Amino acid sequence: MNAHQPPAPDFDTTFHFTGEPLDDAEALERRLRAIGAARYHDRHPFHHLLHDGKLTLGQVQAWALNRWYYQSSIPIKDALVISRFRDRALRREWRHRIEDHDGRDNDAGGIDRWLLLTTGLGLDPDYVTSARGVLPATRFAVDAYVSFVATRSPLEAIASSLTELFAPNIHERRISGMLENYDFITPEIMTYFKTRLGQAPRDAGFALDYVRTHARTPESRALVCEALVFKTEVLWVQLDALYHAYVTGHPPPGAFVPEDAP
Ligand SMILES: O=C(O)c1cc(C(=O)O)c2c(n1)C(=O)C(=O)c1cc(C(=O)O)[nH]c1-2
Repeated sequence: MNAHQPPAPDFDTTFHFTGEPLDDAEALERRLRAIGAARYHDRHPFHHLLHDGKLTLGQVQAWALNRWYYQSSIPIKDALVISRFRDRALRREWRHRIEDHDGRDNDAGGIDRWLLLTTGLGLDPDYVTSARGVLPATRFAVDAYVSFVATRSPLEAIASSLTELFAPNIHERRISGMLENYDFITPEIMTYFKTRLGQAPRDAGFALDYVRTHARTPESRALVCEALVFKTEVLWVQLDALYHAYVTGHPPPGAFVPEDAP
């Protein structure tokens, strides 16, 4: 066992979803989809406020600023995923994810598109990329995701990306809801999400096929489910922290304070 690996929980946190044994790939996929339906961050109250136009500009800035830390960590996470595989074909397949975010010759990449969003919202790009104003909980959660893929099995590393199965729906909802409900949102600054609508299904489809094929026992299928649960928690706690800091109104010391804060 890797020295950095936390002890496994002594209960199956996903079993209660269906109670169905994880005997084959079909049962695994059913369980994964049940986990997404119950735990994905589209259900979080902060997202409901965001998409329904209930936040101030400052609260939307806080969301985008914190999400930058997630976005900018994804290529680091994916470089670690690649480093877990001796299989060249897997590495070839996975590496476009890094370029999707970092960019390639003729494409600025997702991180630049995210900065288009934060700049369009009025944030200074130097402040955003310094990550100085990011909430401690954002940092802890995102860093835990990066550490998870480095220290768990390669199968679990791939499985932890499976939240992307559920991302296109929330991206659609976000694009239409935010454009409709905020006068400071323009189609141009939402380009990041439009691009992801094409990228996420391909990535999620590959990861789903991978776990369906390579998790060959009920025990390894359970580990795949646990990895997805872990990842839903990584996403959820970031929104809990945003809610506490910027909706309830208790930003921790050093965190971003919007100009329109009461
Ligand atoms: O806006 C969202 O709700 C959302 C969620 C997720 C996700 O489910 O992890 C990702 C993204 N966006 C995203 O843009 C993205 O590039 C991405 C990469 C990954 C991953 O785990 O490798 N998740 C996500």
